[in-house]
Amino acid sequence: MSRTVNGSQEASAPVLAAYSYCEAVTGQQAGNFSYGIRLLPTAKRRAMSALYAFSRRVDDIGDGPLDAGDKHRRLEETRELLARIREGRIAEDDTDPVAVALSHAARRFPIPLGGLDELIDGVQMDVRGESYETWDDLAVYCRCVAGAIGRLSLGVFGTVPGARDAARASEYADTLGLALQLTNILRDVREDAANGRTYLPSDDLAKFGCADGFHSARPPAGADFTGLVHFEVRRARALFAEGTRLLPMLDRRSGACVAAMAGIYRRLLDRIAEDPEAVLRGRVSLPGREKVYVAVRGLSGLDARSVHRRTAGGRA
Ligand SMILES: CC(C)=CCC/C(C)=C/CC/C(C)=C/COP(=O)(O)OP(=O)(O)O
Repeated sequence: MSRTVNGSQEASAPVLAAYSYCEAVTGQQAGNFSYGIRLLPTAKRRAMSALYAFSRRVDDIGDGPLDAGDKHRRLEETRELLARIREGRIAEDDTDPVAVALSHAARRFPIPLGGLDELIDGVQMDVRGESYETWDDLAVYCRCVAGAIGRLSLGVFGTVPGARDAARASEYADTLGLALQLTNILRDVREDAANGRTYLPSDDLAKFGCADGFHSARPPAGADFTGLVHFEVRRARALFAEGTRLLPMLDRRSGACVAAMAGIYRRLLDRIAEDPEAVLRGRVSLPGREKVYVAVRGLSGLDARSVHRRTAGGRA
């Protein structure tokens, strides 16, 4: 008889193999977040990789080639798998390595797995092609697809004993997710438009003469595209400043992980602010060496508090 995954024991060979699979997925696909995840000690790194691999699967269903009906079916199947994980009904020798790894991680760390239901809700909003009139509307979507990932990750990180303001840690993790997602939306404006998607609030688009969307490498005629981008960059920076209040509550390596994720995305935001039209020409990204620099800096010199001060105080 096969045993179900038990997080309190030393990981068995099938569980270790499942984690290796998730770490490979993270290394290959998490172009930005893998730099932070690599800074964690083994157990947390494995748990974050399991979370990443599960989230990647959900995201890939939403972005993939299936028609909307099939996407909804696959997402509901994934929701059922999540329920089995939550109920401890995954065998160690299950053929799905992501389920095995996430089951183990969820037994070892207090991960609020309902956040993955929220992620599925968010991807279903995508599949339905929802658009957002106001920032408050868009924030609901961002909370599902990114705030929830912040709250799930916090379950892995934990907070240090006696951390000031720890009751708000989950709120800050959620806000940091929003900051990352809004940055992501700005970066991907052109690619999303090519796929018929606009995430930015229609109220904001109208205010800056961009209501017709972004269909070429140049801003729409008569639009204040730079004004729009700067407006959203200011919003994202305020979210980073609020969300990075989480950093002083984390242990050194968890703090370094979050500082790397936030630092890399903050720099992306700076690039976008310097040249708003770049997002219409292609995908703005940082060179690998710059991401390594941001990650190592978080781990070595700067303590979490000073990273927060720098983030809150202006450009890194
Ligand atoms: C507290 C804490 C840890 C917060 C972090 C929350 C977090 C990691 C949110 C992810 C949201 C996001 C922008 C995903 C983009 O993935 P993508 O695959 O499009 O990213 P990429 O293209 O930039 O690699």
